[in-house]
Amino acid sequence: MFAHGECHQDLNYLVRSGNGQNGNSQVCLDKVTGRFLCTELIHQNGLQRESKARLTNAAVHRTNSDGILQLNCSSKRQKSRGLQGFCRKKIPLDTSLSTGAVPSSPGLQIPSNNRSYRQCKGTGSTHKTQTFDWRRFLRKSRAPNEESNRGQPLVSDSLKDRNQNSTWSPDSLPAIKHSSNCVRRPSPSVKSIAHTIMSEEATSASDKKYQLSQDARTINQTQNARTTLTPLAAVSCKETTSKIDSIPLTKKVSRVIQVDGVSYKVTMEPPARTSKRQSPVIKKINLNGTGPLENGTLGGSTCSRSASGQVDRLSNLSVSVGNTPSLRGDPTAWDNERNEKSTSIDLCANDVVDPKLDDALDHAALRLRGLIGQLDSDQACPADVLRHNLEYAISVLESRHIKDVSRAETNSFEDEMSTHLNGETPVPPEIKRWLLQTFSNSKADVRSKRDTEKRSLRSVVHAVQAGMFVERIFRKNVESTNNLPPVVIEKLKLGDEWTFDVFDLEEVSDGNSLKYVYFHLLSKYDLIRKFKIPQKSLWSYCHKLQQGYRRHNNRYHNPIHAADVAQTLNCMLIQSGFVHWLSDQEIFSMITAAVVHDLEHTGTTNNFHTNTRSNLAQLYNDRSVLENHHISSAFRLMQEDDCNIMSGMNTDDYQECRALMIDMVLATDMSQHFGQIQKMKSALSHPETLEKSRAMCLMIHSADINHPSKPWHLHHKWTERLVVEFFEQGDRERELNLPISPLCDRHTTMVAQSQIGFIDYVIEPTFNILFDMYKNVNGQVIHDHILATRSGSASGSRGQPGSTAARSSAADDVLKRRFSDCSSYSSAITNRAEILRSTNEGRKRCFAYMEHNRTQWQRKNEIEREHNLFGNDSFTKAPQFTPDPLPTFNITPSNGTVTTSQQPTVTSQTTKDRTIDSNDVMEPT
Ligand SMILES: Nc1ncnc2c1ncn2[C@@H]1O[C@@H]2COP(=O)(O)O[C@H]2[C@H]1O
Ligand SMILES: [Zn+2]
Repeated sequence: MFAHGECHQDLNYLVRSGNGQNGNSQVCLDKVTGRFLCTELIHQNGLQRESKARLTNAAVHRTNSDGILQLNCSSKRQKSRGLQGFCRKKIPLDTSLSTGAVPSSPGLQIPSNNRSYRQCKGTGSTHKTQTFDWRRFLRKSRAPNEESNRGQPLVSDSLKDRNQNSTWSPDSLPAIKHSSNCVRRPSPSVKSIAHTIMSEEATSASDKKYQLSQDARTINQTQNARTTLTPLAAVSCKETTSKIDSIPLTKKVSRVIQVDGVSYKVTMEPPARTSKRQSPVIKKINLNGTGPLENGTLGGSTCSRSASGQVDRLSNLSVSVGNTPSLRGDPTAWDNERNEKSTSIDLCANDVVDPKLDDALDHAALRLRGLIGQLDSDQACPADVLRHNLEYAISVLESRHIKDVSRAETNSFEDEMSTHLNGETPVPPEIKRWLLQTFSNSKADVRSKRDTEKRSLRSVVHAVQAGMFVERIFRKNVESTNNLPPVVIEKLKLGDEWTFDVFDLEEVSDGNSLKYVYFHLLSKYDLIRKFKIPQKSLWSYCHKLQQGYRRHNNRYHNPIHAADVAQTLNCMLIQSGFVHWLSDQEIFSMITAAVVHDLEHTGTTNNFHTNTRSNLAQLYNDRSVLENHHISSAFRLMQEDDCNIMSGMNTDDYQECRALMIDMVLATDMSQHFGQIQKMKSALSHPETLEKSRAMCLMIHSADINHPSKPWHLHHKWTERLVVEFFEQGDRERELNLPISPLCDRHTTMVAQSQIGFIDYVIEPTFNILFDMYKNVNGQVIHDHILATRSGSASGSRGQPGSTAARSSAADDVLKRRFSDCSSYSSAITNRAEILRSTNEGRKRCFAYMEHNRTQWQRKNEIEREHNLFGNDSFTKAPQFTPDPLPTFNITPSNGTVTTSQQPTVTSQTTKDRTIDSNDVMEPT
């Protein structure tokens, strides 16, 4: 509706207009409320009645340079707010016409019988739009000699004096005195100007959820202030204030504005900082400009709500101390702003911020505040809205938690470690230095993360569902295994055992333990057939791998270690039940990574490479130098003649396997150890976020440091080999005048003590988290698997449909069917009860050996101290040391409990020795 103006003689009616349709509506200014009203005669049911509507969306604006006034009732919210604000100043209509029409002239008085006014009315009658010519009116109403005073400062002396050095608050602003020759000149006080600005500011501020400080603004009248009145003042005032409004108030700002033709300098200063908890004093501004300013306290929002829920901006306007930037330092004001924001949030809206984004926390907080707001105001909140918002908040908090933990984990864990090492039983300085230097790394994690690898464990369950793993594992490859020497085949029959002796295999196989273990595992999992691995290439590759491992004649990092890691990894796969859900590509990658993980090891540490600035350190920029070299060598080797064991793979499989292998080998860098453990810990608190590759990396890392959890004779042998290698490095460091690395000085190293530290701080935490992961993953995977297979299998089950027993046996049937064609592994774990039992047993066994080894080292430590033995002497010159007998394990079939006892004989129990009741079904956790 566009109401064009016609001045009415009666000042109650500012404009009379037609609405363009029936011409019987009027726009008037209500005397009492000071609001524009639209009155309209309506014909309804044969009766005629007057309808009054408040023109909340009316706005005054000028359309041309002649100052023609029009009343625009179109619904431009911005304008309507401005208008509404000014209308509500309630300046008596019989003395003032300006209230609604010219906001910036609050004191402009136009007597209803004013002759100039009468002369001006209807001047626009020839125009299409009837107008009231304000310019003409104002010119005519000006005193004859006033024109000559234009540009002269008419501010009173006292005001001038005050303005020169001081800033004022609006409540203390005196009225501007006008020169006596200003006949009928309204006397716009600085106070009223301040109110005008502030009301406008406050109105727009509330739109922007932005509170302006009363203290933040003071108004100075400038020296050259002009008192000339022009109707353009409104425009200039509005423009200026809106500019001010958009300026973030971080520092003092000044603007010159024109109000009623008077230039004012508006100075806005951020409030002086108060102590955080102190509630700043605020002023309530009475917008009719007549009442005194009241003190109030910050806490009420800028806009109060009326009973109808409509924002009643002006009835209780508070201008608070603070502004957007300073809100940060003022919790109360900040709360206010948030409260205000939360009232405007649509709790039903589905367009929420992605929980993973940084803004999500704020968004969730606002929604929760919105909910509280609804509760406070006794508004009914539908259950689904409540649920929707609470669930959103949960997801935001969860993803924030994961993010925070993963951000802080490495450093915090290293700090924690450091504190731990300084704790009650202080670790000897050299051991501490070694642990921190070798097993932690403050450098950035160089592992790149591809999205494609971030497959959650759940996706594996889905893959199981899709039948991807059926007929894969334990397929007998008669042709392949026939190629192995019988003595080797015999030894490899114990290849699933934790107590497997790889040194034995090395001996019986003429130094080919690595080759045979690798071949055996590939054929066992039917991967040679599956990935079309050319047999010739495989043998050739294995041969070259062994050569590569022997290049530096290392006592520890040689092919036997690689064979040991691969065989241990196989135990882990079986024992944990992970074979059930890893894909062919993943199993191939794990076994191959284990086999190549220390290829061409130089017998020295990464620190040694960095300190000697070796070629490898240059090549790999000091980052996981050896590990990069191992994996790089492994792939380079495949490019040699007849060595490409991956030539039969399709591109996707090749790329997936390569990526996994790179990740796993790089994860064997011990400087990643603490970070890796901590990441797994946090991942386990949200199993659905656990990446499969992370689980695989932890397994291979654990396998790499497995020997302290193996029987003493194996662990002792490995340790002896390792310290020999360490001491050789120490000798080289001595020659090169380099600081001797921890544990590498044959003259000072306390071997037994170092091993106790290694078990306490590295091995035990690692295996704890490893078994936690097994349990966690198994529980999850098996549970999901049962759910996935329930519908399909339960119907064919003989049990009560839907009963727990029926569902469980149905799920077990599915697992068994998967292995029905496996030949050699009759003892393979084929039901979830066995998996859980096997994991439980594995844990007990591992920790029993660990504990046993610790005790042996403690005993040795005493001997070393007594005889002052250091370095290799611990092995060579120690008086006869008779180790305690190994623990043996009694397995109770009913609940899978493993008890340990010290027996004089060493017993190696195999899974085949166990009596497992396959009907002993445990409910998944
Ligand atoms: N018993 C042990 N004592 C000290 N360090 C060990 C022990 N066992 C393994 N390590 C270290 O752990 C590392 C794991 O990766 P590497 O096999 O490359 O090299 C290994 C050794 O440096
Ligand atoms: Zn290794």
